[in-house]
Amino acid sequence: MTSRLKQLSEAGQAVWLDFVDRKFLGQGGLRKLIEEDGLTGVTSNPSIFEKAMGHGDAYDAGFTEFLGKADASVVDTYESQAIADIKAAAADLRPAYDRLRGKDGYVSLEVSPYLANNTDATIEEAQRLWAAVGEPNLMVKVPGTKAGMPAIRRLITDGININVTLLFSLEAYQALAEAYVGGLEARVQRGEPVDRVASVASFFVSRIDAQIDKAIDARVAAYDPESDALKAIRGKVAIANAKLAYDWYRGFIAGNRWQALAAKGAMPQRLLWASTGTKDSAYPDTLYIDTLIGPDTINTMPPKTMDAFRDHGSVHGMLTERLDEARHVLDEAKRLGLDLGGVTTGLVDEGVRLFADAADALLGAVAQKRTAFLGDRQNGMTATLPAGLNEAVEKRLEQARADVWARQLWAGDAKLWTGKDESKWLGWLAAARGQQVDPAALKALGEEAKRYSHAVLLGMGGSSLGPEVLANILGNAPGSPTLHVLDTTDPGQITTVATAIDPADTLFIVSSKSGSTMEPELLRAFFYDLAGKDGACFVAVTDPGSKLEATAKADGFAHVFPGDPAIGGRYSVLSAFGMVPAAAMGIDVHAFYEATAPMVFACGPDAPAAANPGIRLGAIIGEAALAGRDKLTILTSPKLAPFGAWLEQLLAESTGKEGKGIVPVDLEPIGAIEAYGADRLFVHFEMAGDAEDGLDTALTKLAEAGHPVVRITVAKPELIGQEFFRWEIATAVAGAVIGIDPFDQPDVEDAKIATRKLVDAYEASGALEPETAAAEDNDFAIFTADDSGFGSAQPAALLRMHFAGLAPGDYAGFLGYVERDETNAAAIAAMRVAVRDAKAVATVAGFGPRFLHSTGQAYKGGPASGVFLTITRDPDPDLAIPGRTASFGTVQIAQARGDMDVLAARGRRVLRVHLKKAGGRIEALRAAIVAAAQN
Ligand SMILES: O=P(O)(O)OC[C@H]1O[C@](O)(CO)[C@@H](O)[C@@H]1O
Ligand SMILES: O=C[C@H](O)[C@H](O)COP(=O)(O)O
Repeated sequence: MTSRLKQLSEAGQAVWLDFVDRKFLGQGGLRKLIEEDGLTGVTSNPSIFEKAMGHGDAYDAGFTEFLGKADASVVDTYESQAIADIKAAAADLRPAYDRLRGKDGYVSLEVSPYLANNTDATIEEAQRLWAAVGEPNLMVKVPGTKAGMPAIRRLITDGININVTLLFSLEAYQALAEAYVGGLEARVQRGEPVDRVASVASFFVSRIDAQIDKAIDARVAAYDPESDALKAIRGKVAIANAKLAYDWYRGFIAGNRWQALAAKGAMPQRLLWASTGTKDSAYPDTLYIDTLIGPDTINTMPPKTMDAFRDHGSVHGMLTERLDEARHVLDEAKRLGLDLGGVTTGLVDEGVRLFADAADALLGAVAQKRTAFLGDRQNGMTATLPAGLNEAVEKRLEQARADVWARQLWAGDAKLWTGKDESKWLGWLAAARGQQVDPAALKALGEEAKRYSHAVLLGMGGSSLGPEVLANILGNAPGSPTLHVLDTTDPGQITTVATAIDPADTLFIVSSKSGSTMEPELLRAFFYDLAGKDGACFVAVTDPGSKLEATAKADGFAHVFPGDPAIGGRYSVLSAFGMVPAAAMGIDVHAFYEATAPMVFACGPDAPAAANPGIRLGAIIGEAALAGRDKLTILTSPKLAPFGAWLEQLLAESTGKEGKGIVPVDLEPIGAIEAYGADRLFVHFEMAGDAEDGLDTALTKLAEAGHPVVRITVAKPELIGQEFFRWEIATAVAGAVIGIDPFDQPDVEDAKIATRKLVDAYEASGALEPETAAAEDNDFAIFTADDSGFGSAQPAALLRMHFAGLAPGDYAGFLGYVERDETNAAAIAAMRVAVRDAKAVATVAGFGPRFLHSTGQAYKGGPASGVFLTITRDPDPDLAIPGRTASFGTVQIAQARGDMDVLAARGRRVLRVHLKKAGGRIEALRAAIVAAAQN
């Protein structure tokens, strides 16, 4: 007996299969249907591929082969497998296609649903898929949205076969017919053949009934007076709609316009009934086959529906019959107020969304497989969050997925943030793939630098903190110079470096994006003098056209490496600002980018939010901040300790503004559980192989006590680049969560202006403006913001009062304008611990002026919860700056005073302790603070 399905073909209707699956294809399932049932086509869509690939392991071998490539994105990986399936189906269908001379025998592959509302991107994607599959019996599937129509016309003009999907209304179908005919006519005009361009119009059926029936059922349940009339058209509207579309088709192809094209061999754009599996089990399972039979049409069936039809379908009820009844059904629907127009419009948007949801689920599944495949080539991350925060994070991730944050971010869509100029600041995305640097120039620098024993980098903030991480975590290669980083005006620290090097055996790297930052300019002057004004041992890294570029040229610097003005300083480490010093240290920059690539791809535009490590982290830190857990406490295993200083700047300067943001807490020794308030989020970085330091146990206890804990693991130093990138993405995303522009630094300039004013006055008068201590003893002079009020108080009493003001949620800041050496660092750490343990508040510390170009933004512009202690001292010995009246020591004091003025002007609580030359030692201050905190 002939298959019932073959009877459909005999009635002029092609039978296609709405299904693709690797195992099915591999086992010859499609070939069997072609042979036994006369099947002549296959359709796929994102949901079909999600079902095939998103579960189980049938595609693992294919994925694995592809994931072996270092730079495979999630979409590349999925697509490679989809294309393989489509090619296999195309091969199975090829004999039919040849036999029917292109009239049938097609397989469809859908463009990304994410592009459904973007004409140009759809055209580009369809052209790309057409070329990638490279089979004449491919149909690229394009959604029949408003934006899709011009794309379809253009693609038909290009001679690409198109299956137009998501058609629900007669109006959309008519617009499509216009696009198809228009495309063919354009070909005729260009003298190109039209006889091998095929197109089908996928008119969806069951989804319409599902919507209309829902409305009917609701009204019937509410005892609508028209219940009987409503029930009478239940399950009939979609078929009626399809029949009238077919009727219109017949009229259209009989018309002159089409006949002119037909005379040139053009193939009609057949109607394809899609969505023909019944969604309501009350209906016969072959309903949308039995009722929609007619010449020149196609029915694409899910396997279950096809099996059902083969078993008990009936070949009668042609499309051309009972048209009056169809018209009556639609008239009735209208009379009864069933909004078919609204339903069909809504179904287009919903269709796009459902396919995008399916694509997200699929890409998420592939991303997970990819992460598992990469093992420790991709840094790990886990999070233990309290229930409330966890819920908020998952909700945010779902919003980020549905609102396509990953793609918005990569496309530089400012709407993700505040809609200002954020799109101009995303050059760091390309830089992470090595696209900002000139690899040959860096290689040459690496060779050149081998002639030096030392390299000294002079820069601030984003220009120094990344290189410092690279120097401390990766270090210099054998035979390449040791890198020293100077980001200060502290005379002691400058002297320490100046004496550690031999100026004749040192490469100086002057690094400043703006090229006009004061500190690197002063340091350049100092070391240029020290190096005997020999520009040949200097290189500059700066944005094109800067003042530094001009100086470098005038002074005969060996090289000037350009930065990208579309990258802000704190996002610049994977651009020339990090890679020039890296190359100078003998680091293989190419290998470094390769080691970073897995994270760049994992955080890519195609990795859905929940499976995107950068977006997930951004959602966690952003939501934590919104929930009051805005003190992001960085804890590291020993080898990763240097990373914190870079991360501090990124987080603080990016998010700390408009009274909001994240306050990073770095280098605060771990404490007892009682020392931590409900304002903490802990992030632990662990380098594999670092000695067990008890942190893990302590963090587990903190998590058990209800604190959020994020753990990041890094298998080897070379993978630190992945953390740079993960945190850049996370910070940008946290900015979106918090609702600020993560790329500006509105509060930094004020302190610079205040400092400049003080230094200029000094240069004019030979002295800094006098100031009056609020309290004084042998060790300290204490200055309050307005020199007022506490004339009679003792330093100890003032310190006590200062710390007594700390309330839960506040943080204590220690801002040391002293040399950043071990003694001072240890003393300040001890002060922090004393205050933290006594007051249960977070503590931060910064060395001035280094922190001014880093965390300073958040201290001034972020949450108003900081209580600051500025520490200064008279430099001994001081250091002259060539060509200036002011010394480094004077500039440093001016910076401290300028910053304090600005903090005070912003309403921040701030006190300054000046260590007196006679007895003031950091140790004495430590003791005083420990005592003050206890009271
Ligand atoms: O590289 P530049 O322009 O010298 O700036 C250094 C640092 O100073 C800041 O502008 C803050 O003052 C940072 O954003 C930046 O990283
Ligand atoms: O081309 C086929 C369509 O994508 C498919 O038939 C849609 O069917 P559904 O409505 O059952 O998802």
